[in-house]
Amino acid sequence: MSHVLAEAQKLSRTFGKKTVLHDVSLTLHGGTITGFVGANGAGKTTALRLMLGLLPGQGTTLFCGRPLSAWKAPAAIVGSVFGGVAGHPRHSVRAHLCMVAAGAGHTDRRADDLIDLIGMREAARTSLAKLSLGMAQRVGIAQAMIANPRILILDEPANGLDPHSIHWLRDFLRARADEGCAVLVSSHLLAEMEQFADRVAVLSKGRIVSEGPMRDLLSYADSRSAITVETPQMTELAAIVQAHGGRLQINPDHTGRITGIPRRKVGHLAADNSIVLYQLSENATTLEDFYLTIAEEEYRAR
Ligand SMILES: Nc1ncnc2c1ncn2[C@@H]1O[C@H](COP(=O)(O)OP(=O)(O)OP(=O)(O)O)[C@@H](O)[C@H]1O
Repeated sequence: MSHVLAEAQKLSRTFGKKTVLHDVSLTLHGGTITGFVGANGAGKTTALRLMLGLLPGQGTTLFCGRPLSAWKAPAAIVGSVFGGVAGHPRHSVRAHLCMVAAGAGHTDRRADDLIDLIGMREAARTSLAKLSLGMAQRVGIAQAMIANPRILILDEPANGLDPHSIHWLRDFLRARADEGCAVLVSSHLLAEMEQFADRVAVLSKGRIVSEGPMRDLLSYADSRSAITVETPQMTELAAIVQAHGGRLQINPDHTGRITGIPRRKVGHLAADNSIVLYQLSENATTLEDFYLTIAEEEYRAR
């Protein structure tokens, strides 16, 4: 795996008497998009704000080996996006980015480069007030990119975006990761993260309940997926499935639910034993399913 660019350790935060984050640790690697997923209120924004020092709390975060405050030019280390863009509503995209560039010691040239980077040359004169959500999101991203940071942190960047904007965002973040950046993207839209992220950390009620490569989580989810069958020979099929290490339960609608055997093997077993199948389907396993399983197990453990 590529090198560690950011490391958050034991982040905790209490609001009043309620602890909303419990010892959250996260590692971000160069060249990798990490999805930070959890339901609304799980604590994602609080964790990201703590990491960036935007909110006080317990725990430490090192960016490229040091606390962010120890870097002379923190904007070259990490760029963050929380929501769209905050600026004067009557300012054009270009005027806004020129101001941001000037504030960071750059010329207008940097603003123009960023406008090209976010593909908004044609909308450069549009005022911030007239931007669509997707466009505002892009300007926010351009702002975070001002000093070409090595780490990008985005809180729910896909929230409310149309499919075209989501596609753009995915390609944009992938290109940054391919350049060696570490990218952290939070989302409650788990199915979406499946398409974005290489790694994923699942946050539930302020605790990391799972962390690892996306493909591991998906294959774990796969191993728990169930197959639905419909056959007039359910008892016979149940015995065959059991003899091959699987399990068949009858659903209330008289279909069967098979676990522990891959779908294709069920098809072959049925054919070999002359069992007529009216239906043989696999429930699509998504990160959503995985998350629900984890959340359910968490709930039962309480
Ligand atoms: N300033 C605050 N004062 C009191 N409680 C807060 C404050 N900020 C957040 N919380 C609480 O902390 C918990 C976590 O909130 P947070 O916004 O971090 O969750 P989230 O996972 O980002 O969810 P969402 O996607 O809805 O923003 C919630 O129960 C929220 O109500």
